[in-house]
Amino acid sequence: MTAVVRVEGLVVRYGGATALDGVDLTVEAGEMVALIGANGAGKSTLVKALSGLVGAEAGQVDVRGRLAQVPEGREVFADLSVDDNLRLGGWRNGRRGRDTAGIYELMPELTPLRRRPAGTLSGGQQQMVAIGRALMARPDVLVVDELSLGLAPLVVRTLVGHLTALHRERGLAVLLIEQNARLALSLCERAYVLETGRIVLSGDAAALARDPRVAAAYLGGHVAAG
Ligand SMILES: Nc1ncnc2c1ncn2[C@@H]1O[C@H](COP(=O)(O)OP(=O)(O)OP(=O)(O)O)[C@@H](O)[C@H]1O
Repeated sequence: MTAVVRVEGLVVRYGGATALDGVDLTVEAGEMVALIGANGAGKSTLVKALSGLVGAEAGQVDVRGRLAQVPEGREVFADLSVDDNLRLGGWRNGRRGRDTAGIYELMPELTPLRRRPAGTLSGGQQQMVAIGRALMARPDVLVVDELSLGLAPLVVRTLVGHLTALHRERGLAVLLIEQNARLALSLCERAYVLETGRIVLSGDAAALARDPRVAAAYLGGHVAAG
């Protein structure tokens, strides 16, 4: 298999504080991988390192192909229409973004909203815009930072449906960064558990969901069924 993301021995420090302390992580082409961890574990720092927003003190970050991000908090442009938000995602080297039709095909819920300012949409709709905007860059790997944060379960289910369709039907690799460990482990094939800057557990997501250490720390003490 070909790794689209390969992180080796990554160390990131903010001044004297070590945020990542020797992290190894890979995402193979077409794979769906979860990164779970509590607040402050270093998840956002890893996302920043993947896009080059923070530098590595040691180790390597190797991204093959195109990486696009669905940022935590969605970060849509509130005053711009849904369609303009999408187009911005396809903007490359000063050239206008490509046609947005494929995005509406994938997420038909956005079609009637295309002229609405994105700031007037619900959280779930904004998350769809953020996913669509990232897809406009035609990525090989999509990094989704906190898909479910602050959203109702039914809305999350719709978003998950779109993501899994992309993964299964188009072979898109996904790195899902989630505080909702139950969701992440049920969706992904493999997972990493990050604690205070270190990967403490990794492997098959279903096996991790049955691991008592994961259950105690991330699943409210309940080992996942199945
Ligand atoms: N700009 C910064 N300057 C100093 N310390 C920082 C900075 N950003 C993050 N940190 C620290 O680095 C560590 C990792 O933070 P990070 O935001 O990557 O964690 P996280 O797992 O993404 O948390 P959250 O889920 O709250 O976003 C934390 O101890 C945090 O306080």
